[in-house]
Amino acid sequence: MRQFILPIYNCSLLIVFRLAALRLFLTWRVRHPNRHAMWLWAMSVTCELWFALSWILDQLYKLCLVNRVTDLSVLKERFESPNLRNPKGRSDLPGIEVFVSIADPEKESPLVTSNTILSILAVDYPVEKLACYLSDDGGSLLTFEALAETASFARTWVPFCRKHKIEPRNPEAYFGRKRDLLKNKARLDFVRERRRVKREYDEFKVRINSLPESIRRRSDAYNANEELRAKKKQMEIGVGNSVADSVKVAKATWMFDGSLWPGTWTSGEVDHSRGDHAGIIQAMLAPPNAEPVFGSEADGENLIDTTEFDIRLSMLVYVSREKRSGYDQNKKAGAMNALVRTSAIMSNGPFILNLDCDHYVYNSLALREGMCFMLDRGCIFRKIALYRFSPPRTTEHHGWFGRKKIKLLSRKPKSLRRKKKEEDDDEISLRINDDGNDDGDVESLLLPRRTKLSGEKESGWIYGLVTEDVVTGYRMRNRGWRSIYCVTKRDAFRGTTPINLTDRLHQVLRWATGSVEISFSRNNALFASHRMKFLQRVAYFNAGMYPFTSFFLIVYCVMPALSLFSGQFIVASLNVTFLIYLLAITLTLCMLALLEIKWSGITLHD
Ligand SMILES: O=c1ccn([C@@H]2O[C@H](COP(=O)(O)OP(=O)(O)O[C@H]3O[C@H](CO)[C@@H](O)[C@H](O)[C@H]3O)[C@@H](O)[C@H]2O)c(=O)[nH]1
Ligand SMILES: [Mn+2]
Repeated sequence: MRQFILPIYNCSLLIVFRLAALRLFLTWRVRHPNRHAMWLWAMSVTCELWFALSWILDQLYKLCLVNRVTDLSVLKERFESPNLRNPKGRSDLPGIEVFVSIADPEKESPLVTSNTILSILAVDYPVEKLACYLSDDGGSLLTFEALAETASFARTWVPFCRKHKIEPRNPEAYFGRKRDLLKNKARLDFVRERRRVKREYDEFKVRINSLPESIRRRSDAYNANEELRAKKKQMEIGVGNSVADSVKVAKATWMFDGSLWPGTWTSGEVDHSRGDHAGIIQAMLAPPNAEPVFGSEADGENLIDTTEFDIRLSMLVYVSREKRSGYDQNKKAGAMNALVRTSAIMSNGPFILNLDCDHYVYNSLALREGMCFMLDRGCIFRKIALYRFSPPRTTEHHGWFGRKKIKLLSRKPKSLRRKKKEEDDDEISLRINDDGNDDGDVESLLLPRRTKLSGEKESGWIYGLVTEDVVTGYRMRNRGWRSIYCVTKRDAFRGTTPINLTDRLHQVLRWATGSVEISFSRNNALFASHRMKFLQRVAYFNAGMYPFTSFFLIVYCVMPALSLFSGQFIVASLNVTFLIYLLAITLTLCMLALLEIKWSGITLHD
């Protein structure tokens, strides 16, 4: 893993220049009050000082950027090539569990979720080391049956991806691409097999889209049947009594095999409503064999020839946690913690990757890239992360900038002391955050399994705050876990975000609420532990403070109107120095924005 500083000197230079200009501007503003309208002057200067502060908080961490590059061949060599200890060259990579959450199949379409699941199952990682869990907070039969359909389509889709190495492995995104599909394709059978798989995918789509209707029809038929039976029974008991019309049968939701669905029913009966139903766990795909299983030639059942390709699929599990009215469900955090406990029994992998149902894997090598950081320095060491909460360390950093180092040898329990060397590694937690085609909504967390077994309070996702992901990440870092921002050449993940105004405003409001909650709680970065680095604190402080800027913005925007009515202005007279400073800070801001756009690699086309 090589590290180098990004060539963004231009950017830094400009930041420093703007900092100087800003200083001049503000000193001038403070020194030259408008004596005719002190109130206006004081208001505007306060706002300007706040804007300056928030801008500085926004820039500070950009002065110290690190870019990291991974080398997947080294990972392969170290963990997947035959050696004395591992003559067969079986993969020694650690297990990863992928958690996907869905809450409402009406808002979050089952087709999108299916595509997400397919992109996960087709990821380039040892099949037996990957397990995928879908948490359904809606407890809906629609999601359940869509997942069953997905598992069956995966038998065609995943071998196709493996054989032809296609990207991205989300069928909707793949078939929707307009680029040359034959680029880099060497196999002769590609076009034929692609056509077949495409047709199969279209049929799959139709099946998924018709599920709501077929579930409704099926349930209606079963319910009518039940009603008839109940009527008959009543007739037999009370002969001659014509109360048959009053027989009431609950409008149940029925599964494919004619049994009652334990989750929520459309009628919302007691024990079958959204916040009140039994827990459901169903393995849709069983855990695979340890050895590769090769497929067969193409025939009526088999769409593509897989004689030389592994056709195993990773484990896929549907989970809908039990819910009872009167208990706080804790939204996504609760769902994730239920998955942590479920997966601990079913696959117990040491790493977790969390995606929302509308995020998907865009780069099939993303998990391997992540592992490069997790397993760096030849050290697979996560058992400690499993049973203890704080990361193992040999040194503690103190002081505002974390420069003071203090050796910590005597603090460890005896049994661990022998492993001191391995414990040097504290790079266990990783956050992959990759903005695909949206503006930063895709946030995925690859984190070491934290355990309920350890008996510690507050393990798992943190409850009680709206933006549980931010708090959970903060708490981990606060305990000293280090994180790495992993940017892959090809976006690791992509996703969708609401684009209609109301949904988007709701989302932004929710995030802002979460930030305010954080800044008024003990999670405020001002109270961070000494294990948090200085710039990290600044970044978290900034994340908590940004919603307050809106207040100052409103005040500042109302000011021209105030000037108009009162005939006063924020400065006594339009002085040349003032205008020059103003011009300088405005121009540098625009130039910085341009530089950042260029640096982020977004083109006008995007
Ligand atoms: O009771 C619930 C509510 C939501 N979710 C799931 O949580 C995820 C995120 O919820 P959503 O309402 O879509 O929020 P977004 O603003 O789109 O999500 C961003 O912001 C959230 C925090 O506010 C984070 O949890 C997400 O990871 C992050 O992508 C979705 O997959 C939901 O299905 C549940 O599982 N149970
Ligand atoms: Mn979402």
